[in-house]
Amino acid sequence: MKDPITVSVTGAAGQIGYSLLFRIASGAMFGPDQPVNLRLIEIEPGMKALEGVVMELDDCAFPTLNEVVPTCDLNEGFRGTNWALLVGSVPRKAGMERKDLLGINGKIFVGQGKAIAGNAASDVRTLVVGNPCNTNCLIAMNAADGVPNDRFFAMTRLDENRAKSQLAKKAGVHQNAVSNLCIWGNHSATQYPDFTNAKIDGKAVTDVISDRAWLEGEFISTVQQRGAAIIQARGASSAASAANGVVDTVKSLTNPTPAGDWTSVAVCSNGEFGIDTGLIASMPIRTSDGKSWEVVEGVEIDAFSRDRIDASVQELKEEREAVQDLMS
Ligand SMILES: NC(=O)c1ccc[n+]([C@@H]2O[C@H](COP(=O)([O-])OP(=O)(O)OC[C@H]3O[C@@H](n4cnc5c(N)ncnc54)[C@H](O)[C@@H]3O)[C@@H](O)[C@H]2O)c1
Repeated sequence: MKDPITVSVTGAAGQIGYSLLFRIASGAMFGPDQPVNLRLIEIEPGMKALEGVVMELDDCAFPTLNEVVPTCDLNEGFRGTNWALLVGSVPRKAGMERKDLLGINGKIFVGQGKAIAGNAASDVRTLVVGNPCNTNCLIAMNAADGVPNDRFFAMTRLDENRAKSQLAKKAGVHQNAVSNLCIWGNHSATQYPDFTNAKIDGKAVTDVISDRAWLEGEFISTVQQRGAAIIQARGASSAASAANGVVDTVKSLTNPTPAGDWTSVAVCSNGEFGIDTGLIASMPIRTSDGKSWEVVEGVEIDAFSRDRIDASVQELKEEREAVQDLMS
């Protein structure tokens, strides 16, 4: 067994937390030889439910679970953390404007960014899941003085997995056959699942799926609207698949990317692909050592893709504008 690493999870008593914690604790995220300390962060009203979740973690007797600390104190919650998984956020309620939601959640992420900067391990990496995740990530990054921007990520992996699964179904192949699927932009209904660069068994998707109208229409809208479709069917938002997206994102950032492939995650733009510097936008990413990462160069963007990427980036710019007062 290696030395334990510390993972902090906010919103730990929520739906995603209920699926995610057991996968982290069981070794699914960091491997069977990597013990983990869990620091579980909730707001006061969530602490009783969290107590029950901690009991269940105890009752699993996981070989890779070293220690569990439930808390509503941010400094305690992020102490020594190597991975901060920011899942908790306030859901949009009836009558609430997007701008109100951005403001309410933004304040939460200022506090969490500061607490990460003040308490986390020097190698901390932060993945924001709580929505609106790109802009929440932007706010946390800005508040986390001294933590490099390249340690902040927002999750679009669930969208990538959804897109791969749709393409595989249409082509009649297993989802393992689909690679090079990039989600561009915002984790919202403007996101662009890029079929123009994706491959099936190493061949261009557009060579395998000849139904261009489906690719440009139903495919994109199904991926963009999948979250809403799940809420309608299940009466609750996607949770197990979102937790799986978190596991996949962290695994992809901590293990070398397979040759020729990439993964989707929203990162701080340095102006790549004409995306405004400083925005947290989803792009194709690779890592060769599971620590540092780079944006994949030379991915071709045709006119169809350009329009869609620009529309999603425009939304990110508007979100940034709406939270300007929260950024130092
Ligand atoms: N990026 C993605 O792909 C993706 C996918 C699915 C869901 N989400 C988002 O993930 C978030 C969590 O979803 P869920 O279904 O688990 O929601 P949930 O409402 O079941 O749980 C959220 C939990 O967060 C807690 N919380 C609220 N504010 C907090 C704070 N300041 N500090 C710590 N904890 C806090 C709540 O008490 C609650 O237990 C939502 O914002 C949802 O929209 C993102």
